[in-house]
Amino acid sequence: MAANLPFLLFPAQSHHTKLHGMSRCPVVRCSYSNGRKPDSKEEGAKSAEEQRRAELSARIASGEFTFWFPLVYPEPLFIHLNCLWLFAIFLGTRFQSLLSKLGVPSEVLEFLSKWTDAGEGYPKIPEAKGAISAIRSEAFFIPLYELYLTYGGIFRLTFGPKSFVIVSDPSIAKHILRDNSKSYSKGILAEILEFVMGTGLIPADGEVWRIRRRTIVPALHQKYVAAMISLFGEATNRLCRKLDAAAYDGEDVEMESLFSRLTLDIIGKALFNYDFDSLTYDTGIVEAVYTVLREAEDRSVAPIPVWEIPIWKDISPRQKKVNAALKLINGTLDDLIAVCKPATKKQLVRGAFMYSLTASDLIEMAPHKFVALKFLSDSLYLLMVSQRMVDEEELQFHEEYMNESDPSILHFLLASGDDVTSKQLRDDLMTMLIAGHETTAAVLTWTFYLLSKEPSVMAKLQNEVDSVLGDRFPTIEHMKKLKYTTRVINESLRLYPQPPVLIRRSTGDDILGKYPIKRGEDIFISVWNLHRSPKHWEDSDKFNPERWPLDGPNPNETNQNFSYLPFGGGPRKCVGDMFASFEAVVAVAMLVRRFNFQIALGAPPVRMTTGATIHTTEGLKMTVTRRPQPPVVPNLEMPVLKVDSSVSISEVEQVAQKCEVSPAHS
Ligand code: HEM
Repeated sequence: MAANLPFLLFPAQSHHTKLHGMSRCPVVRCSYSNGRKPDSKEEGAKSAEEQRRAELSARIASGEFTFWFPLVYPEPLFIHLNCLWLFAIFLGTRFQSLLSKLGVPSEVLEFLSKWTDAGEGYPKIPEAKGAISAIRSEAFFIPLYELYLTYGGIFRLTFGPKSFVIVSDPSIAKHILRDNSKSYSKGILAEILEFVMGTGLIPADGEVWRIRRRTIVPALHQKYVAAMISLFGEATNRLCRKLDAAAYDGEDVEMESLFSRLTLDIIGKALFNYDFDSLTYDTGIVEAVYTVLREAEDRSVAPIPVWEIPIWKDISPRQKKVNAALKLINGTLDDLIAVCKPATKKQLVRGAFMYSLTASDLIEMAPHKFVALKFLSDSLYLLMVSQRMVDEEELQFHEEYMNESDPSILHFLLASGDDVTSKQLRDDLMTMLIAGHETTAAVLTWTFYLLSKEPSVMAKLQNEVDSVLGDRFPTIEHMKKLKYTTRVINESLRLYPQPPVLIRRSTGDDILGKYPIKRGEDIFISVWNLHRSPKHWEDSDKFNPERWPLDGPNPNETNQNFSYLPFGGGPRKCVGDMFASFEAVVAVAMLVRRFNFQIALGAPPVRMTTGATIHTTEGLKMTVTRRPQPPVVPNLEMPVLKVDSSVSISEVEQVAQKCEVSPAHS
């Protein structure tokens, strides 16, 4: 998700100044048990959090959420919708059949039937009707957690005429994501993302999704990801140099934005061999990418889709900026696609020749009927031979492909000879650019936040990295050995899942647990709730990488039976899971090997806010200090490394220092 963006559709505080009916709203946060005494600023924030949390719990207990407070719609619309809703319930199905005879569109009838006859004879999904303001003022998934503790693994959240089914139960999540995935689409998510991703893999549904998924998955095959590890190392090394300078100057650094730049540089090279170099420069294209990303996030929480008003997009300065940014990125992607196309022509021609030799072609060529039988057997033989040649060719193709100077996904997609329009290709690249960028940046941000709170985990992590990696660039072999580092990432993904909710819409009637649902239901699977549920996890709020045994399997949705979904599950599971995991392991290992990290003195408290992923409200300001050079530990077990890991980082540094004016090292 993925990746996926957790587009939320709950208006953020800034979007609403005037509310109907309710004056104050509770803000709820989760507490963290980290075994360390927080500084006073943080303590203050924490006790305020606890107070707010208690407030919401008290409001839930008082039954406030069992009343209906339609607060977000402008008065006339709100009255209109209220009336419609009550009317429909009152008159029930007879009213609907009357409406049907009067020619009311089926969409309207379906909407009404959802409210009137859903699940006759079945239990009804527990319902938390409430004020949107209760979940509007902060990262929305946090109050959803409180509601989950009250209402259970499935409940309906109703705001006026709008309702969402919130799922926090692993078996229902498994049903929606895997067992009956065909009955669910991306719904709202696809609508919001259309402007930027078109029919890219995340918003796409149906046939387009099926075809593109089949093409894109092989592009991220193991060999490709292994080759990417040196790219992750090089990019992280650039970040290390930046941090070196800051450490030398005694300047604090804002790590969230640095991680965002690191992952943008990596995904640009990995996807289309383009160097954004955003760690060094703020170029127009980098700014354009951020403009589009922020717009996607803002649209996801906007109460009214103003961007759909025809004239608005031409006169609003903000929309004009977004359109200009989109134009710049699309133009750049089109150019990259055009440049890459001729390079793969040779492979395309070869592929076309091999595949053109089909049985029906050969039979059609049979000159006389009496030779047809013989011709057919010869043809089949030929076909078998040609198929073998195609297989060999494919093998060889992979070898050649990996030796190319451009091992990007774009190159692969073009070289694989898939018949795809440039527009679809652009949508796919844009989708992966966004999916593979902010998610990994957020994982790194929260991992370093968690590490700063748990010095014992940091010490253990640094020990492992010193002994496994020493002064070398990571390779695929190191990935298998950096086990504790991987567990740190696994645990960070549990506490801060990116995205915190997965969005679906039912495309047919279904039964979730014991509750029937109708077609057209908007469903939020709360990964946050699943990952923090006290039912499934001991000390569920505690950052404890030890909960994952080092000799156990890498935790995933299958071996954790859908109570752990860092990369989703089922057919729409993240295609970049291995890529992202290795990227995070490389970055964490290289950074903690070189530096110690602490929350900067006087830094604002680290709070969460919702965007495409979980962001901090005011950044992650840290003080970075250089560690004494760790010893180079020869690891005799280590096989000869394929990627040039014999070159130590300090050797590369020396070359780099000769080539550029770099900061002095302590
Ligand atoms: C740590 C980083 C990442 C996390 C946590 C993550 C998480 C996810 C999740 C949870 C989904 C499932 C969304 C859903 O079911 O609605 C997803 C889908 C997806 N992710 Fe990732 N992702 C990450 C990195 C990446 C990277 C690096 C790429 C590309 C190189 C990528 C490409 C995609 C795509 C294309 C999908 C859509 C798959 C489909 O619908 O068939 N992700 N991701």
